[in-house]
Amino acid sequence: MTEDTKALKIEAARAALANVEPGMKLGLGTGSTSEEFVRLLATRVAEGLEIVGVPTSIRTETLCRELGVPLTTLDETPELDLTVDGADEIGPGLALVKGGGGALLREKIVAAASRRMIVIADESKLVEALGRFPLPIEVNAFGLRATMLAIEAAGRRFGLTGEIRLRMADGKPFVTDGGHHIVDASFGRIPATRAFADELNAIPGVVEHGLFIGLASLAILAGRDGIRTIDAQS
Ligand SMILES: O=C(CO)[C@H](O)[C@H](O)COP(=O)(O)O
Repeated sequence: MTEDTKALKIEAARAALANVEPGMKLGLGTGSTSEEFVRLLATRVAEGLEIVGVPTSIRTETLCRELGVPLTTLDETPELDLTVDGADEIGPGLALVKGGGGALLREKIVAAASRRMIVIADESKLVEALGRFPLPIEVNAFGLRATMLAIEAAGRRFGLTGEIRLRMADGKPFVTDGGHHIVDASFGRIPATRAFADELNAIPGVVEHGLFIGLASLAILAGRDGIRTIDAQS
């Protein structure tokens, strides 16, 4: 990541912080942009802001603990005011691709439990159609090959082809916080996003996928010309 991109992520995170009010219950995303948000939030907490956060990954939880951000769990606090999270792609209607950082399952559960989700990113994440970024799909380890074939067949029914690859880390299949694996599907442009999301959900070995539809209410994008916001309703 260049210094410029990092600076843009910090600007987007700073703009999102303006939406945080005292007493809020927050969902805290995962990834480098979310990390900047957590760092800025921690500074406000140190100054006396009272909030409580639900982290979407062990990585975010660890950072929050290091920085003194008060945490709760979704079991203790099942309804959240606001989730702030990054994305790999932001498409029309604020449909997102997420999961590049491997936290998509918890991210989706937390976003769905929140009244609002603000997605923060540098402007390079904005796309005309989702699919340039390989779609992360979280799968159960049991029957992995069969699930991969079923994903491939689902893609074909939608005219989507391309490599479907098991994500690796240190020479071994990547394991999510939930103990599953991730398959990255390089389908390219995904036109019927909602219908394809439903198709993936119907595959038994698919735990969750990285298409986030109807969850984000606002995008805060930082670019060279400043901050741009996109409302899901617009
Ligand atoms: O979905 C995610 C993690 O599962 C991240 O939000 C996404 O990968 C964006 O990350 P970054 O802010 O580092 O670009």
